[in-house]
Amino acid sequence: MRRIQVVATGGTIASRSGAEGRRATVLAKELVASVGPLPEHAEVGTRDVVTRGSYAFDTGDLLALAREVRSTLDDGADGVVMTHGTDTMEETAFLFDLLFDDPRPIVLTGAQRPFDDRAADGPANLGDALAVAADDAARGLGALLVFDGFAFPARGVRKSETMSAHAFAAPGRGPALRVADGRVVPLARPAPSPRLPVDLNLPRLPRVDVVPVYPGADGLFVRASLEAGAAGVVVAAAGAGNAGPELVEAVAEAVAAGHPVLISSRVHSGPVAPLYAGGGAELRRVGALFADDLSPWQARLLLAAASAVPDRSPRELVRAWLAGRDPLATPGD
Ligand SMILES: NC(=O)C[C@H](N)C(=O)O
Repeated sequence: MRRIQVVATGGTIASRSGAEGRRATVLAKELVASVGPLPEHAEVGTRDVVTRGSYAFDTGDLLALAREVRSTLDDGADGVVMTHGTDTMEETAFLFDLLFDDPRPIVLTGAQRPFDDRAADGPANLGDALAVAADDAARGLGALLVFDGFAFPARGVRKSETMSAHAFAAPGRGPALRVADGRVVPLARPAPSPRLPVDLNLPRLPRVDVVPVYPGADGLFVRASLEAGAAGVVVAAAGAGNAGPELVEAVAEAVAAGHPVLISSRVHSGPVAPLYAGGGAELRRVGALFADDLSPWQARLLLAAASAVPDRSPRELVRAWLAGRDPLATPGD
């Protein structure tokens, strides 16, 4: 028998429609009851943490969710299923992946259609998430996001549809598991990502902002972000990792002042690379790091988590993490 704990946090899966719009009110027990027959070998417990839309979470909320996962695992659960809004689920999943080094499955799921919709997708997603959390094939895969019949590893997963029930994709990587009729089928076994030792009791992660690139984007947002106290900045760069000269100049100033800058892309799929003179090549020359195929949102959490590790250079931690090395094996500075 596997002990699986469902931790409910709100989102559309827990929402009912009303005159003011959708509002999350449904609690964990009712969500689990909606699934119908549960996996035979699973004993399912429930816990309610918050009933919020995930767009309203800050990094302090994400750390509070991480503490729930920690205490659930410490209590001896064999797996955790967190119900969560889809808007920022890719961020929470990725942060859990950075924080936890435990083979037991940590699975996030949700819905695109509310609990009271006649075609609600939440019950099937939650049923699939329970099947995954109770299955040996999910052990050692890090945090997983289960949606519409697939389990995606946290790294690289993105919300790819605003309203369709097929809401997530992992461009260039793909899912690790498929769930068909309650059966879990392994598809791929990605290498685990390195962990970062962040104190889960911090009130929030250090501020890191995402700055977009578009024709005419200048250095205003990079400078404003650092003035607001950001530890570093992620640039949602154009194409394969480019920005115009004024933004590059602001990045150079930021790096010279000791603030790490991570280059990601505003494009949905593919890695970034320092290819173009004056663009990405110049960003690299002035000391920005390139975030492989991490979305700007996941890159932001990588840099924020690295900035929360005491007595270490966040830049070096991020560099080691991106190279697949144990970040703690790098010397501090
Ligand atoms: N489908 C959803 O769950 C979206 C919702 N706005 C949320 O993130 O909470």
